[in-house]
Amino acid sequence: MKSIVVLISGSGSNLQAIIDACNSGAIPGKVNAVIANKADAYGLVRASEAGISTQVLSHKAYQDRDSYDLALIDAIDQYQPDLVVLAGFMRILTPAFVQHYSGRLLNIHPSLLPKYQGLNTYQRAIDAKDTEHGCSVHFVTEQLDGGPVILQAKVPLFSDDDVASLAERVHEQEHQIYPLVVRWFCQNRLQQRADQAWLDGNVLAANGYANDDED
Ligand SMILES: Nc1nc2c(c(=O)[nH]1)N[C@@H](CN(C=O)c1ccc(C(=O)N[C@@H](CCC(=O)O)C(=O)O)cc1)CN2
Ligand SMILES: NCC(=O)N[C@@H]1O[C@H](COP(=O)([O-])[O-])[C@@H](O)[C@H]1O
Repeated sequence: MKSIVVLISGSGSNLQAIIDACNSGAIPGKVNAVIANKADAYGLVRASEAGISTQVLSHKAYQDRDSYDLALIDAIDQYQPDLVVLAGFMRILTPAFVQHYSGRLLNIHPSLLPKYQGLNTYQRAIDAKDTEHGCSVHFVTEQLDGGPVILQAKVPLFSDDDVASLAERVHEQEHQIYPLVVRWFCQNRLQQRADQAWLDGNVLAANGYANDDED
């Protein structure tokens, strides 16, 4: 049973999807802690209701990014994680943090990377009059949103979309692919499945993701 720590800053709908997948047995792992940098993150409520330990570590209480990240490492390592999951965690992490969790630090980003790294991806895609958008699960590296992509999901972008309608469509796919990638990691199949997903075209159908064959 792998130990998972999830970092959040907001609603926690991806956290909820991962909790649910752990509770159903789809993920052979357990979320042992949820840590937020914002006290009002609703994901803390989700975690508490699921009986999961929570902690708020505000970046505002630290003079600089380095000292915050060292405190964050101390908080996380109490739980001896096999995997650290960023689920809407809105802080840029230092090289020291990224190196400490190298190979076991994931993020989900609301675009088809490498398009639209950074923030405000929905509005940028709408402004560009793109016809498709999506989300990407990737390893976290020092390069912001530049880490190796593991799995993506694509959705159509309609001319009458606004940020809310596009975000809703992308979130549906996020809640599919993030638990799937976490499952692969916990099954020690991440590289094999990621390679296969890439061979299968990596970017998945707009109406869902390829079936994850049982072992
Ligand atoms: N070193 C890395 N850190 C983080 C990565 C990464 O790939 N490498 N991914 C991000 C997640 N992310 C987009 O997916 C992202 C999060 C936050 C920001 C950002 O500009 N944050 C500002 C504060 C913004 C705010 O508080 O609302 C900041 O940290 O100053 C950009 C992209 C997680 N970290
Ligand atoms: N750049 C990072 C970023 O924008 N991440 C995005 O934050 C949202 C968190 O939602 P949630 O709190 O409901 O899981 C998700 O849509 C995720 O892609």
